[in-house]
Amino acid sequence: MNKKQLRATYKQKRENLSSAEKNFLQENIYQQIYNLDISDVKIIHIFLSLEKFNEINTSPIINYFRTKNIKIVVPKTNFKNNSLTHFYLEEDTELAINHYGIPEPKDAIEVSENDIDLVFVPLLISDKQHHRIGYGKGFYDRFLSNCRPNCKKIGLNFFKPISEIKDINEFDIPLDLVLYPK
Ligand SMILES: Nc1nc2c(c(=O)[nH]1)N(C=O)[C@@H](CNc1ccc(C(=O)N[C@@H](CCC(=O)O)C(=O)O)cc1)CN2
Ligand SMILES: Nc1ncnc2c1ncn2[C@@H]1O[C@H](COP(=O)(O)OP(=O)(O)OP(=O)(O)O)[C@@H](O)[C@H]1O
Repeated sequence: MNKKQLRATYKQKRENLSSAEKNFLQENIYQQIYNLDISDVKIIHIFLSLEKFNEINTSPIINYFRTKNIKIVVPKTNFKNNSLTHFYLEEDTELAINHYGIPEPKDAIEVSENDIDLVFVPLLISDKQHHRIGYGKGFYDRFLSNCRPNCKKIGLNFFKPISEIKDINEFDIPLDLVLYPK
């Protein structure tokens, strides 16, 4: 299958998960996150879940990093040029759901990509070389290309990586690690 077919297949597979299945799978992923070595991590970047696409609920992950006194950064989308800007998410930061259904911070302090130590990356499917397929607008390919080389990029997915995504392009940045239920 090419990227487009894989994207459609795994988008559907995810939407078909029951809430019981999803809870079971995401709990396993949370446990793996709680076991990560985060000794060098001061600032993490994470997405706020898009409910209509049945994404993993990232709230428990955010709460976990808060208990570790690690700062949380979340993206804001610009669909005109498919780019992201990044903002601190404090406990009292107000959120607004944008046109695409993504919660975004309203008034918050902007953060440079350079300051981020670890990025949790949303994806639909990855391969064994840690290439990923997202919704197909290149938001994360652009963003990750601006992060520091030593910034850790960790994908989160409900499904096991496939052997190879054949039609990767020059912009696809491989992740350091992909967490999926084991
Ligand atoms: N929670 C979360 N936030 C994220 C991402 C993500 O994957 N998950 N993104 C990761 O990149 C970016 C947003 N990417 C998105 C891309 C497409 C659509 C969307 O609604 N697509 C419609 C078609 C829209 C159109 O083309 O007009 C669809 O697929 O039905 C939503 C978000 C940034 N923020
Ligand atoms: N750094 C970049 N500069 C310019 N164009 C880019 C860049 N990264 C990706 N693109 C373009 O964005 C489009 C989407 O890329 P791709 O098919 O890899 O999406 P994806 O990884 O599934 O999406 P996403 O990152 O939004 O989850 C492609 O047309 C690609 O050429």
